[in-house]
Amino acid sequence: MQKQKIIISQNLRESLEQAIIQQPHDKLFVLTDETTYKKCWPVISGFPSMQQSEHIVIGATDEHKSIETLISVWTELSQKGGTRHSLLVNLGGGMVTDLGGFAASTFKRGIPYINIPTTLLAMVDAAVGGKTGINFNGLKNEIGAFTPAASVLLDTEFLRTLDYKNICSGYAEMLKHGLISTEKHWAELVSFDLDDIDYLRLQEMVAQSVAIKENIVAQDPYEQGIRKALNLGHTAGHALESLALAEERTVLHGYAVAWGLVCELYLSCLREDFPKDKLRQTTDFIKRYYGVFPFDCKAYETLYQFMTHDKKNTSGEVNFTLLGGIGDIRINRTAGKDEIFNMLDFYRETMGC
Ligand SMILES: NC(=O)c1ccc[n+]([C@@H]2O[C@H](COP(=O)([O-])OP(=O)(O)OC[C@H]3O[C@@H](n4cnc5c(N)ncnc54)[C@H](O)[C@@H]3O)[C@@H](O)[C@H]2O)c1
Ligand SMILES: O=C(O)C(=O)C[C@@H](O)[C@H](O)[C@H](O)COP(=O)(O)O
Ligand SMILES: [Zn+2]
Repeated sequence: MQKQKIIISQNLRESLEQAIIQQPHDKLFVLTDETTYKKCWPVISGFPSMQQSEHIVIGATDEHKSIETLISVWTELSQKGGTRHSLLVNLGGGMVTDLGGFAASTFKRGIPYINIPTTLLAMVDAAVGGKTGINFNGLKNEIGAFTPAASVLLDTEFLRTLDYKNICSGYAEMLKHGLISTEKHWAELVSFDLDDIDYLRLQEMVAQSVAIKENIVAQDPYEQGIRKALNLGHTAGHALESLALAEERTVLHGYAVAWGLVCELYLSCLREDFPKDKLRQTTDFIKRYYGVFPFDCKAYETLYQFMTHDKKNTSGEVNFTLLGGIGDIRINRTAGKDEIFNMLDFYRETMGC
């Protein structure tokens, strides 16, 4: 996979102009959702390179990360004169960078794209690493491709307009990065006060967090091995997110990941001797800031069925990434239905639902 340039920008105008010059193109498209069109497009609309750009605006939030939206983006690219030499700039959160990245990677068999992530989650995770795609058939990211952005430009100034819930959502992926890296980074993350955010410190932690992801992606861009570490919390988390989507209960991706971490750290204790005190500390943090996603035991079978679609699975076994300790990554751990049901019991008892 071609290496992605990740630029932590001090001057977005300069960084973007530079990134665009490096991608010769005949036509420039900018993809936003309805919210980032209002809140983020004004930040870059005055830049010289943006003056001749064509706009594509899609609906906001994850229910729009769909085949219907993808078709609408392909249609606009085609009708507005897009060619194989066009360039797409994705300006938005993970929904825009995932769908826009996939639209770019498929339009006329692939055009280059640049990501400008505007949510915390997209800055530390979604915009980086080349996983693109859409939700399909009620399943998260069921259709997609590994196609890296030509450049990813990070500017934490965009966080000024982001609401608290979306800050917490992105922070959950940072917590995941802490769990798979070092005890020092994890300890810092679980002692951070999300009720009174120190934005300077958060900015420093964003750089640390994205570096953790970058390092893993560089070793294994196509998720044949160690990249599965980045999926910690997601076997259970995606199942909870799919259940929420099916029941029209709005759940942000990072919240589902946080609850998924509670489940999978429990399995880690049981199977890999992950320390109980660290399970408790992480769970306390998650309970405090993410609350609970309630479900009863009647939902277990549905959640299990969602897990059988996890992209890490082979031969019909549900695949988890577990931990033997902070930073001690154990990939390709499978669990049977009984263990998964016990894990869901643990979640409900611990979270109080
Ligand atoms: N490709 C990957 O590696 C990867 C990694 C993690 C998550 N994801 C995917 O990312 C998606 C979630 O991304 P997300 O959490 O960024 O959600 P999102 O893109 O839906 O954005 C959340 C909300 O914030 C709004 N918003 C965005 N930037 C804003 C800003 N600066 N100010 C005000 N509002 C703003 C959006 O319009 C939206 O309403 C999920 O689909 C998830 O599956 C992908
Ligand atoms: O980059 C990765 O690899 C990840 O797994 C990061 C996850 O946070 C992200 O949610 C990703 O989209 C999940 O991928 P999937 O392959 O499980 O759909
Ligand atoms: Zn994720």
